[in-house]
Amino acid sequence: MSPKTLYDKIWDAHVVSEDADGTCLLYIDRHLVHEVTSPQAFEGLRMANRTVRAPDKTIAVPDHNVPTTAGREDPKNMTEDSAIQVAALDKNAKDFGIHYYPVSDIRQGIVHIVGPENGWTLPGMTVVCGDSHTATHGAFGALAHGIGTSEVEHVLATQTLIQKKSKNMKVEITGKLRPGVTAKDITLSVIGATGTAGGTGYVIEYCGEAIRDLSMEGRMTVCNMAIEGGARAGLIAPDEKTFEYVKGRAHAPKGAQYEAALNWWKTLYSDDDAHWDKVVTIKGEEIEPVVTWGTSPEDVLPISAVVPAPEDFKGGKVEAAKRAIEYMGLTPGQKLTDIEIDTVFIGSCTNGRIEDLRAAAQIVDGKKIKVGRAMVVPGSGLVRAQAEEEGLDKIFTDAGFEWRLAGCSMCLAMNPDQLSEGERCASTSNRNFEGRQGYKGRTHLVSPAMAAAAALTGRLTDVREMMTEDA
Ligand SMILES: CC(C)[C@H](C(=O)O)[C@@H](O)C(=O)O
Ligand code: SF4
Repeated sequence: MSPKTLYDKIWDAHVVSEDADGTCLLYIDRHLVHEVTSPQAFEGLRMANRTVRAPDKTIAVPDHNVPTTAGREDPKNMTEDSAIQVAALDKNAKDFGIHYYPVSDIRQGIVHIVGPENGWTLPGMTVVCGDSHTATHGAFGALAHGIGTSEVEHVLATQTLIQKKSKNMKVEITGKLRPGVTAKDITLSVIGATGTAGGTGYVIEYCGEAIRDLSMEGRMTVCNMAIEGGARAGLIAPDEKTFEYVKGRAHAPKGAQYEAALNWWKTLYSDDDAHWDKVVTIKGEEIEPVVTWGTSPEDVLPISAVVPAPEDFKGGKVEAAKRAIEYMGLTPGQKLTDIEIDTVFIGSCTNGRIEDLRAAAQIVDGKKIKVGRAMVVPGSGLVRAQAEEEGLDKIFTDAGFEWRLAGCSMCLAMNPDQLSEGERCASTSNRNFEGRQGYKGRTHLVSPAMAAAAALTGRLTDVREMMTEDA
């Protein structure tokens, strides 16, 4: 047998049929659904008098539109558009008999946090969702990617997807990370090195010692942003940490079924002499805590750097940098640590998991915020409950943070949590596009620890300074 990558193995295990031109029909193991990209798909099923082919493999949860404050069950606390989308999901979930976590359910949260947490996401699976950050689930060694609304309808109706295979790309992070450097810094640094189009046409497998050393939470953070680097999906080979994380979760296999699954999961790695179409290697020791200065996730620099000048770039990027610097209200040459912050947002499917909240709480503990507003939005009701059990909510509220209910929140301006014009935010989310967090809002992407540090000083801050202070 010829050697295969992890991607090749999962792909081959799911091909139902293949056309002469390489177009394949892939079997889909899990279909995750949220309120934004599913209404028309369900409507399509109704019009064609179809049912959902595999309701047991279809899991829905509202996340993008829901407010994160008390009383959110009341549609009057949402815009009309949001209320319509959430009500449609309520009805569709009921009518079509799929798994559903409404806002009143403690398991509700951001779809990419809910899937793994409840054991829906397992190694070797194909996982799709009408959402670009579906790549998150790749952290389990699952082939997971976003699909469009017409594909959502196709998967609902048939439990299959029409796909052409991507190329194989390996991103290796060698060695150990330095203190204060996190999964978020890895994933942003990779995009900084490859650009937002560097992964176009590829499925990325992240590997190397620094990736192995990450927790499952950290691995999800890395894979979450594969899409921002242009890749179709991001993957990490499953190992003992993965199996341990999955074991005992509500919908994970149990007993003899778990053992049987485990035997297969253990075969899910790239063979030594597998073929890679592209390889990128980054030294883990050289990664620094980073921050974005511009309006694309590739506009990333170590926190010790200064705002670049447009002339530092080449080609089309010169104009783009000029515009980004203007939009962000910055001056070339200004130290990144001199940029004053109005708001801090800790949350999203990139960094809204328990470990992220712990990392932020550790920095915040016993101190007070210096920014106008700061909020922590747990990625799910279960993350929130766990954090409360550990007393993290108290650390945050004592410091002046707001402690919210689960949802996408300020990651994108689709719900009441938004930046106002010119407001500058240190955010643990994954996109810093113009207007992403609110009209004319300004976003600096950072890790949870860096976000916490910025909240305490009122400016972008090198978290390592605070760590030495504490030591
Ligand atoms: C609303 C949804 C379709 C969108 C996505 O696909 O990613 C959102 O989750 C985002 O992060 O921009
Ligand atoms: S948290 Fe942000 S990135 Fe994640 S699904 Fe929601 S809007 Fe998209």
